[in-house]
Amino acid sequence: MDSTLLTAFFQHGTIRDVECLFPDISGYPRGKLMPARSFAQGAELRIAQAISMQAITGEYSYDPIFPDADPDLLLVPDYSTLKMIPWSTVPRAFAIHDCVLLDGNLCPFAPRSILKNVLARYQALGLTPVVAPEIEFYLTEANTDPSVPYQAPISKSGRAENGQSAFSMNMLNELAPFWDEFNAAIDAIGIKGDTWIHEMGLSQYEINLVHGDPLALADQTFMFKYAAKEIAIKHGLNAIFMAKPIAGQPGSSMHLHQSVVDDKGNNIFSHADGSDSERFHHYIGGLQKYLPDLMLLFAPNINSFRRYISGSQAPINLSWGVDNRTTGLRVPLSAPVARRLENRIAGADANPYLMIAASLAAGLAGMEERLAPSAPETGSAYESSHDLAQTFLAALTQMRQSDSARRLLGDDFVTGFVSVKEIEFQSYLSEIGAWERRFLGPQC
Ligand SMILES: NC(=O)CC[C@H](N)C(=O)O
Repeated sequence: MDSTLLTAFFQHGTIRDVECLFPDISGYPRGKLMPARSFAQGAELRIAQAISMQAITGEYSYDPIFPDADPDLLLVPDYSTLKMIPWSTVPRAFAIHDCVLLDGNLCPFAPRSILKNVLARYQALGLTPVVAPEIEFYLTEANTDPSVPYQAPISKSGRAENGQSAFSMNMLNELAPFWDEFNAAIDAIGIKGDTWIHEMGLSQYEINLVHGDPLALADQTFMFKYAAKEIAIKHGLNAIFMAKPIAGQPGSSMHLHQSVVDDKGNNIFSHADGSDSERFHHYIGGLQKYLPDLMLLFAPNINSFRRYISGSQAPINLSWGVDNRTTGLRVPLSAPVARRLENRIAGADANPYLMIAASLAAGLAGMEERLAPSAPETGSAYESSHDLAQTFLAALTQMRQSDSARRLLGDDFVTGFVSVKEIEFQSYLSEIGAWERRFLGPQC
């Protein structure tokens, strides 16, 4: 954005300040609040440590990514993301920033850098990936006591939500004041929602985003989660993107539809007659080969692994099939121009930048190495293998030892990411939970 446009933006209304945001390693928004006049003048913005902050509190742990000197990073705005914040009660804007080292290179640990690096590899080959995430989440009653399970909201109508409300319009309408504000907000900040539905769980919802550029879609998903959490609080609700927030209810996923077009805009996954291209099958072969080493980017929390239950619509393996929702990798029925793969592995808790980068990097490696996929699954894939990592620790160990993960996403990044995850795991082990008190306490 040139300075005239920037000045024009800040002449609109009386903008007091700007949230200078970047996604941390978990995909949570961090940043600094800057006076609008400084932002408009392009003032330099520095920050320390925050990329690798763990999503935990407790004892101070020294920064695992920059252990030596805790150096400064620059936050450099991507002006194309600059918008007003609709949910703010004061006139406030936001912009998403890149994290840049003082030597001018993109920070190798920052999620936005990781995705940009993968996209540059496609670009060098004259290829452009196209993605569309589907985001599931729960709305619950506000809950301040972590020992109490989440409850579905009590709506003003008195209609209790019970049983299976998948696709129910009545239940979708139930929390209309939240949806009205939320939908207006996401329209205003350029998040392009396609369809909304009520999902299977009690007060579980799903939105499909309109397909497009992977960085733009990662930015939209990042802001979608931020907006949902902020606006839910205003309505006395919690928006929860955990992969399995409520025992006995379905988990929440972040399926990713993906295709690749060449420099003429043709979808390279399909021949003109509608048959699959060889490259499409190599792409699937790449996901099957490399996703196990990258599993932690699709399932980044201990909780994520509770979602992968046989028969639950969540996958348990990396089989693929046409129009088969029991597989981890589904090929939706489509016209040739829309031939795509739906990667169903990620939970809603995944960092969208890292999950999209990992999926695209694995597919590209498959095309480059001409990898062959398994035979497509025609029946229930729950009857075949159970080869996704079943625990956080298994996925962590596999990623830590993986040369492929380091080759696809960067050595420094993988070392930093697993270090953060190790700290989170130690924090988890340090807490004694309700299960232990319930089952071990009485007799043990
Ligand atoms: N729409 C669906 O296919 C449901 C997905 C399911 N909620 C999951 O966690 O994977």
